Amino acid sequence: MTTPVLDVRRLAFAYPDGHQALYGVDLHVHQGERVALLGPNGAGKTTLVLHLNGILTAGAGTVTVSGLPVAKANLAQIRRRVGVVFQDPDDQLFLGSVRQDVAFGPANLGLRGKALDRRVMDALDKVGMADFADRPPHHLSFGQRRRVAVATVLAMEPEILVLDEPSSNLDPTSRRELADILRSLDVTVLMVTHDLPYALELCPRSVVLSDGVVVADAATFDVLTDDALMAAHRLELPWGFDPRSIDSLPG
Ligand SMILES: Nc1ncnc2c1ncn2[C@@H]1O[C@H](COP(=O)(O)OP(=O)(O)OP(=O)(O)O)[C@@H](O)[C@H]1O
Repeated sequence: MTTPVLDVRRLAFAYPDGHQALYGVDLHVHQGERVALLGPNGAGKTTLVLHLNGILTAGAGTVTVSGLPVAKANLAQIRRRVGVVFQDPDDQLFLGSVRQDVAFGPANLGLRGKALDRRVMDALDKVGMADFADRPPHHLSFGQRRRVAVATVLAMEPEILVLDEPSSNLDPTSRRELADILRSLDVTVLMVTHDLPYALELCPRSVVLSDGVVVADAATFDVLTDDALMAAHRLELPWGFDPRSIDSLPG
């Protein structure tokens, strides 16, 4: 098999106060996969994500991205390869216009002029926000800001797109539109979510983290229909939602 885009091996991590958040986590994601990372509050999902682009450094174990270890010496390259979209878009939007925010990353890589403009407009097109390029981000709705935050990351042409709770605080239409956008992207995706129908709709595979340990790694449908697993790890489907009633699942 090919080298995974993301290869996490025996990753363990304790916060400085001694709280052990991850105990020997293994996670392998191959090119083109869309994988949901599920688990109850406090499971360690964010802690794991913060290791993927080197915001946190592994206590033990390794994280590699397309063969390159996440380590201080490689951080610039790692951050080009791993694009993280945080839950709050305002963590990623801080300039005067949408265009400037999306240009910020690629301009730091040295892109200028027409190549930079093209990169920015391509990324905005992908998220359906090209018409908003000259608007100040703080004049946009939350859902629009989330799309622009995705564009800021896509503009870096990452090898893996990591999304933390992408559907949170979106109205049903924006939630569906973002799902359509994510499905249309030709990029490997790891998505942290509590929105289990969203995971089912978008990700053929799910990994369940609970108390810092991977307790399941299987087809999303199989995870969501495993009542014992779901109950043991405080995962609950919305009332009335039955995965078996969905006609077509992502392949
Ligand atoms: N800075 C910190 N210092 C000490 N412990 C922390 C810190 N941040 C998180 N933790 C603890 O680490 C564990 C994992 O937290 P983490 O935020 O990774 O969980 P999560 O799965 O992302 O949860 P949620 O679904 O609520 O976002 C929790 O027990 C949490 O209390």
